[in-house]
Amino acid sequence: MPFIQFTGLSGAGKSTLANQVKKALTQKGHQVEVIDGDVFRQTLCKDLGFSKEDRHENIRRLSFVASLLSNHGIIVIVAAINPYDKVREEMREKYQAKTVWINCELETLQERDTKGLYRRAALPEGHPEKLHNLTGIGDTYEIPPNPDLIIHSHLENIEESSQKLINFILNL
Ligand SMILES: Nc1ncnc2c1ncn2[C@@H]1O[C@H](COP(=O)(O)OS(=O)(=O)O)[C@@H](OP(=O)(O)O)[C@H]1O
Ligand SMILES: Nc1ncnc2c1ncn2[C@@H]1O[C@H](COP(=O)(O)OP(=O)(O)O)[C@@H](O)[C@H]1O
Repeated sequence: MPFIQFTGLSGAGKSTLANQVKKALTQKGHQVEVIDGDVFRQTLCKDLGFSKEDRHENIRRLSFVASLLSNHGIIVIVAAINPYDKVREEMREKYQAKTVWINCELETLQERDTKGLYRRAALPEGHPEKLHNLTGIGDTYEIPPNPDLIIHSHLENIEESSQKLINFILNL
């Protein structure tokens, strides 16, 4: 069954779209599981931070779980930032994961700022709430050079983006 790895910055729409797709495909009789980076960081990956090594380890763990589910007939979406191309490629080779880039321009992300992370990243040096290593601002995000699908969430509404994803998944 398909194993889809999303990649994209915080606020790009990974969780929203993964859950929308899950809802729609479940209604059509498919079994779907969403493995959300933000959620797993509170449980299985609680010990991990945001260094390059920890982000790598995070994706390895999420993908291992995803591969088990996928082998048992479940469509799996790993919805994490997944910022490094080498790691995404590793998952493609190991588990045949398809890569979907949830792209969103930075200006829109800063306007959405649903979790307040972009505001915190923009605070002056020395501020106690300053976030230094936010992906795409103070930390690396490697644009996927050859994704299997690109969603431009700043140009589409949720319905349009979800429909593209559903068509993509059902044609895999
Ligand atoms: N420094 C920094 N950089 C990026 N993200 C941060 C950071 N600190 C906390 N958060 C929150 O952690 C969520 C990202 O976790 P992921 O597991 O998806 O990240 S990664 O794939 O291991 O890079 C991310 O969730 P999403 O907003 O859903 O992407 C953030 O809420
Ligand atoms: N086309 C779109 N696809 C996904 N989310 C969108 C889209 N347009 C606007 N949004 C909004 O962007 C935000 C994305 O947040 P979220 O799904 O939590 O992102 P992420 O999981 O990537 O951090 C939501 O508030 C959602 O309503």
